[in-house]
Amino acid sequence: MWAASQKNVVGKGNDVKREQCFIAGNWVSNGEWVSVDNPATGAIIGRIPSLGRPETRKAIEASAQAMQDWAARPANARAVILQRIASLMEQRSDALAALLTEEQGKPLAEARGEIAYAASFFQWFGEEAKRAYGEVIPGHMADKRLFVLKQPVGVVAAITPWNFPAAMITRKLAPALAAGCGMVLKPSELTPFTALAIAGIADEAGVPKGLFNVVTGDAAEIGAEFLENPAVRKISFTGSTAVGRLLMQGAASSIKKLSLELGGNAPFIVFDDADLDAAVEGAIQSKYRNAGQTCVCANRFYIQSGIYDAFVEKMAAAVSRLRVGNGADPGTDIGPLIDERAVAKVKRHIDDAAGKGARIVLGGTGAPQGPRFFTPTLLRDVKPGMDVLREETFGPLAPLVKFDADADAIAMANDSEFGLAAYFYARDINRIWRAAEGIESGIIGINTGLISTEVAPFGGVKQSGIGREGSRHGLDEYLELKYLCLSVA
Ligand SMILES: NC(=O)c1ccc[n+]([C@@H]2O[C@H](COP(=O)([O-])OP(=O)(O)OC[C@H]3O[C@@H](n4cnc5c(N)ncnc54)[C@H](O)[C@@H]3O)[C@@H](O)[C@H]2O)c1
Ligand SMILES: O=C[C@H](O)CS(=O)(=O)O
Repeated sequence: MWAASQKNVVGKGNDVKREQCFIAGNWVSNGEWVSVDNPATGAIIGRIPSLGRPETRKAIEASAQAMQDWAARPANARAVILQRIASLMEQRSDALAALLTEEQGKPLAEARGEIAYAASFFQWFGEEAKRAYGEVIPGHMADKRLFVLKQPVGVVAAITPWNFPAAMITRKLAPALAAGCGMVLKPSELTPFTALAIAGIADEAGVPKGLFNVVTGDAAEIGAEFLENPAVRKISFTGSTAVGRLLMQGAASSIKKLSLELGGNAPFIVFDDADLDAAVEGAIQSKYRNAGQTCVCANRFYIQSGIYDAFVEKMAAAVSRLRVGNGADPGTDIGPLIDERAVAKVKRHIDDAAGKGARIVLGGTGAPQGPRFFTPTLLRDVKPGMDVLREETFGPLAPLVKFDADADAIAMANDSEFGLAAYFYARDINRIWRAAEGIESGIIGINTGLISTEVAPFGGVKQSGIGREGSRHGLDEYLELKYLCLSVA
């Protein structure tokens, strides 16, 4: 069925790239391959095995077996290994970042930032593992003693997206291991090498063989095994709402637990008492990070009428300074989009808005660096009814809407089936509280465009997902509560 080999590191300079899957502690392939390309150049940079249900089943069995020992270890013993993973990631940050940029396209500086962010989850949950406290509850009867234990949920099947090839994995793997769980991961077929590199580091750090597995291949086939295999107790998914909905439907047949980190459509509101320069800085940071390909990117901007023209002018000046290029080149701010389909969606949103009366202030076209590059674009006079306000663009496009009354902005912000992140800039404390309490979102950046950290709960409401990742809440996603009612004579 496959060939197991201990050494499969390929490529010069990237001493972390592996082209085989990690199953039951072995590096394996089956002779069927899927190519992976560099989004900046289109060049093939490697290949990964195209595995299916039999190999996925083998991985699940191995994880269930290894979990028996892992869950029985004291939390501080698990913590030592998690901290070691973090250290190894930090030591290999340059190689990991180069690999991440090669397969995903983001600027190297952002890739280094993602590796540090990804490693931070192992540091954080290594500590949280030791604080998974249970409870002793005063008995409801004289002869009863009541206790609550926290125990690992079981083998977790994880499925992750391409836009953060490291952090979206470790935001699941770290708490799962901290809780005592095993995991089988299917990374995105577009950015598999970072996942395989993390598997190699986890193995080197001492994660028991078979506990953590990485399978690549047909997503629907691997996903079907995840959903139908009774040994899988939880599905942890990060990706589009459409796929999340499919997995939720599939999980229903055996009531598998779910964590869903799904799509976003973040509003970015600038009230007329805001610090305009700070608001523009935050807008650039939130909108154009990863070329606009993050789930928490500002997707639509609502600017109060009294400052609208001034904001447009300042924003245009800032956007004009963004440099498009290969993420591996120093000085690049905006790398390529992941594929041509992503470019087509950005163009569709621009054409739809312009066709309905919006004006292109800056950009609006592809970039000369290649078919997947797009110029950072700014639209003004955007109105409700344009696709760019309803759909997640996932590209370097900022549409600016004018509003008059505060309540209008909050109503427009909430007019979406999504509710992951939102942002607003204001200085009046009453206005801040009204907006913070009124906006339907799991995360709100107030006078900042950057909100992500391992210490805070990350997740959305409405169709942006279920559950939270990071923070002390992130560990609970991988723990079950067991209530003990002890009768004493
Ligand atoms: N909320 C968050 O934390 C968060 C973080 C990152 C990305 N996202 C969202 O992810 C999306 C972009 O990522 P993407 O394009 O990789 O999303 P996607 O849903 O297309 O793919 C995500 C993962 O699901 C897999 N997949 C696809 N179809 C499947 C199926 N039928 N069964 C099992 N697995 C399947 C893919 O192979 C990939 O590994 C955006 O909507 C973005 O907002 C959300
Ligand atoms: O794309 C979604 C990620 O969760 C963004 S972040 O790295 O957490 O900000």
